Amino acid sequence: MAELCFPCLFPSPHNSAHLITFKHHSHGVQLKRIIPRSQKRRISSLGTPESKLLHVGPLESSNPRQKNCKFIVRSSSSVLNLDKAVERGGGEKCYYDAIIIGSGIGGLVAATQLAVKGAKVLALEKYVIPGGSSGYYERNGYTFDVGSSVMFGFSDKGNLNLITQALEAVGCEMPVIPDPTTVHFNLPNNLSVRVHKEYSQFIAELTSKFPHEKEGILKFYSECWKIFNSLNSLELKSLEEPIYLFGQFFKKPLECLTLAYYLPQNAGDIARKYIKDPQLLSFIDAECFIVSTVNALQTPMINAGMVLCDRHYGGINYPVGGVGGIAKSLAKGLVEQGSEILYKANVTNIIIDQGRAVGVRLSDGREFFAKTIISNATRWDTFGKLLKGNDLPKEEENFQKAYVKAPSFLSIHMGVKAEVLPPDTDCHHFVLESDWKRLEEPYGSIFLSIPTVLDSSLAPQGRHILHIFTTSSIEDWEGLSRKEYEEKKELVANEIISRLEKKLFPGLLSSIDFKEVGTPKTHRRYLARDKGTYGPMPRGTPKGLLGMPFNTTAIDGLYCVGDSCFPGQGVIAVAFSGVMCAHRVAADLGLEKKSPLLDTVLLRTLGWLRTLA
Ligand SMILES: NC(=O)c1ccc[n+]([C@@H]2O[C@H](COP(=O)([O-])OP(=O)(O)OC[C@H]3O[C@@H](n4cnc5c(N)ncnc54)[C@H](O)[C@@H]3O)[C@@H](O)[C@H]2O)c1
Ligand SMILES: CC(C)=CCC/C(C)=C/C=C/C(C)=C/C=C/C(C)=C/C=C/C=C(C)/C=C/C=C(C)/C=C/C=C(\C)CCC=C(C)C
Repeated sequence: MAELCFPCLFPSPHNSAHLITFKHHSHGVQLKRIIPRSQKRRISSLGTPESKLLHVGPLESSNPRQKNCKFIVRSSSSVLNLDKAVERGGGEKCYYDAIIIGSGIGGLVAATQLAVKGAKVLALEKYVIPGGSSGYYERNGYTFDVGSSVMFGFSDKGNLNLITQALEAVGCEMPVIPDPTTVHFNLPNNLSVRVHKEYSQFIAELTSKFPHEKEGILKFYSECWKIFNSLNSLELKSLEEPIYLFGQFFKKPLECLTLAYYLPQNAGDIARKYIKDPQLLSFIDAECFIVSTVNALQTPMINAGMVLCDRHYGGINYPVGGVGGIAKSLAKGLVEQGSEILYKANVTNIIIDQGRAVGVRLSDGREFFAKTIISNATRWDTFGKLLKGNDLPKEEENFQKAYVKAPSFLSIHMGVKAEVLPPDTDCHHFVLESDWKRLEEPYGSIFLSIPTVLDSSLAPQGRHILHIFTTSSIEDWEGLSRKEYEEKKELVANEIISRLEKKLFPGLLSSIDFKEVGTPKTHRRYLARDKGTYGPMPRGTPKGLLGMPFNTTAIDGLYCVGDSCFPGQGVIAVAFSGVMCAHRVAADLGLEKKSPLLDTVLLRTLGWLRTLA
């Protein structure tokens, strides 16, 4: 038996619509109540099936902790696990330790990490399934990954396998299929480079294309390894929590100093120290572009070090059944830890009381309260939409000066006849046909994922999935009539597919069995990301990662998580942001050690460092 008190969630019904039977909590008798249709929706969308509700009605209690509550819901369901809420609730408007807005990987990792530390968490997701850009959808027997299928941090070794660790924390383990080639680059001047999992094989292939730069290649990638090895030796937690940070400096001084040294640097500058060949430098740009949507001169060296080595250390591993399984497992794990996740829960406002974030309001009017609020919406959406009407804090103004929204993507999800792919086709390809200058231009380069090369269960027999995507801005898709929009989608998609047909797979156009095209508007609609942005990118040349904000915000009780937080775009990156956020929030909730004095000193120092970026 569980129960939950609400200050005024269920006011007395005025207009009848539904007859629902509840069991009266004090008399133990069946009670028939007529409640409006809208309230019925509220009750069922709380996550408790109607049949399991035992009572909804006025509270008749002499318990002083419940004196401000007007209504009570009792449920035999364990899904909501409400007992704790009563204990903490009772009119104090504080039912949860943390509310997470959004269930992308960033939000889910923060939620699950907090739940295992003993916090009572409520995750609110606008869409019908968890995962955001790491979600999935099914059509005609195909299971499509919404976004990327290149999974870093998903191996069984080291400290940087944050996806594996996040799943393990809630008792989940997913079988994976190792990808022998992270990506096959098809570049101008017929430069073809396969990034083999085996580091020596990759270096041999790259040096065979640039024999005169062998030394430069080795030196550049060795610097990447220095960073990776330092990162991999640390226990990863919040860099905004001084007891942990100083502890790491004490335990691993060399590694921490190495990271501090590289923190304000970019990959392109380091590459130029060793490499002179312009084509090889463009190759390094392409290496960086696929993980940062900008060239090497704008890509933080720490991020480059992380991804350019993890692919060889732990390797890229694809989850059996598709990427969507990761979010599903985390959401399941969250509930099993006694926390909750609600879908179709569109947060429209963060409620501020005396300068502190205390709750959220949904588009259907429901309100939820917690000691801390964590937003997995982008910083632009959090401060521009969920906090509209409030002044933009100086820190956010600085962030918006230093970072702009990266463009979105045009995505083509296709099912094709298997024969069209030559034997031994790689799973991931990056295509830029003739002109290096087009690397960062909209529709300039093409990303291609064929996850069925690794997991054939994702498509009907005799078929492959092709997920093709290319950068595109929302401005290109606005102001069109429905018909014009559909025609443009068809036209642009066919041009991209024809380019792939010419470069990689003759006969591709005529082998299509299923095709669906998403534009930046689709990304905006389904991922609730302003302009459908892929994430933040630096406005100019950044000082490495120095300017990237962590998880705390200028508003007390409000934290951000996801790709507009340190260290930026990428599933593994947002997973790290989730780990950091959960640690900082747990310290503020009293679930982890904290020192208020050191907190003030460190947070001020970090704020000051950001202004130098
Ligand atoms: N587009 C791609 O190709 C792709 C694919 C996979 C992963 N990624 C990576 O994932 C990163 C993003 O991960 P993330 O965790 O930061 O975010 P995300 O965008 O994946 O997830 C955010 C979630 O929050 C929900 N949400 C947003 N506003 C909401 C609101 N007001 N109320 C309720 N729910 C709301 C969205 O519906 C979404 O599910 C990107 O940087 C990218 O690198 C991208
Ligand atoms: C605090 C201070 C000031 C100082 C101190 C010092 C220290 C200690 C420091 C430390 C640091 C740290 C720990 C850091 C960390 C970092 C990290 C973890 C990072 C990470 C990163 C990652 C990333 C960036 C990733 C990314 C990825 C991506 C984006 C991906 C993508 C993919 C795709 C798109 C796909 C492609 C496809 C095809 C080709 C098809």
